[in-house]
Amino acid sequence: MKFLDLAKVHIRSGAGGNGCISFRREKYIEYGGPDGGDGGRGGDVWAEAVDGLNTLIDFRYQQHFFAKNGQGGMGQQRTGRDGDDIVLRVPVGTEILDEDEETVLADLTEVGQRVLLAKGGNGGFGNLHFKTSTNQAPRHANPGQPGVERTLWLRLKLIADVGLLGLPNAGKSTFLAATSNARPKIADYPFTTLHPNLGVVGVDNAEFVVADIPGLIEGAHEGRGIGDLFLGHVERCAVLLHLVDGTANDVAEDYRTIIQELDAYGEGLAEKPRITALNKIDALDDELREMQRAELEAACGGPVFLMSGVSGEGLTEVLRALKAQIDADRLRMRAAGQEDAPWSP
Ligand SMILES: Nc1nc2c(ncn2[C@@H]2O[C@H](COP(=O)(O)OP(=O)(O)OP(=O)(O)O)[C@@H](O)[C@H]2O)c(=O)[nH]1
Ligand SMILES: [Mg+2]
Repeated sequence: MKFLDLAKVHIRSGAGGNGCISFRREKYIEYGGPDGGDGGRGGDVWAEAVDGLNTLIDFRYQQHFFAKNGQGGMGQQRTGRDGDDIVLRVPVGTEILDEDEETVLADLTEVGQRVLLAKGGNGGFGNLHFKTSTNQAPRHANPGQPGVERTLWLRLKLIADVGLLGLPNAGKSTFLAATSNARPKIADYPFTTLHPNLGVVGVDNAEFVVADIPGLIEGAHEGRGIGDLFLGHVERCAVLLHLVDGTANDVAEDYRTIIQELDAYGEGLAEKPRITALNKIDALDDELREMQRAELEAACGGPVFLMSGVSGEGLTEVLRALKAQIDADRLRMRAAGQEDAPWSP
């Protein structure tokens, strides 16, 4: 599933330091020559693709990146210090767009790839540089070059690792909100979610991307409801998480409704690794939990996780199971000699 993550940044490279006008002054030396040093170079602004990031969320919190100016030159032939460079660390797969949001300036597709966004200004020459046979005491130095200021867009195409499935109101968005940085809309009516949401979930020091899509209903593949519009998005996920509302009257029936839709949709979706969880167990007593679990396990022919997006119970176990599937999928891709990276620019 591809998502666009977009961030606007304002960057400015550092100005070069001014050259210095100065003359040597020492005891017993009359007319010491010019000794004004050059200004330091202003810092550059770079972007670099790094491993382990998969959103541009950090750029929501910080949009301004100004590199330091170079220091001015000094007397005694001392050059000013260069301004430090700034590096924007972005996920692999990030494109850099011009202010018009259309022109692609760079596409960072590999870890470690770097691109210069704004070059720092050169430092100005100190008066030492202007000494000639006819002008032994130049009273002039260059100013530093100004920095470059520009507005750019960062655009990332993401592919989700996990796709959420379930009937409307099964608690998909609640799960996403409870486990990730995403803040989807949640409400007790069906089709609250009208477009896919994306969240980055962390467990055991690993991160993966979960996609919350609108709920599926019976006949979705024929165009009923809205969920089927989005099934295409989960085709490329490594694993699906099917949430079944534990407070429903017939969990087996609810389960089968979704599976039938997957079958009808085709595209290998029904064969995709899938984890099934009985949700909303905070609303069930022990006896009911076991009853619903038994019914659901009978329907899906395998183990079922018990969880609650509201109380948080059982969430870690579900996340670990998802992570195991994602890891297995990555290994499988590697073994098949396919592109391991899920990025497709
Ligand atoms: N008791 C309980 N209620 C829950 C739980 N998870 C979700 N709910 C409630 O169920 C309702 C639907 O939750 P959502 O997260 O919006 O469900 P959804 O699957 O995203 O629904 P759609 O976007 O309409 O497909 C809300 O009123 C939630 O508060 C849970 O674990 N326990
Ligand atoms: Mg929802």
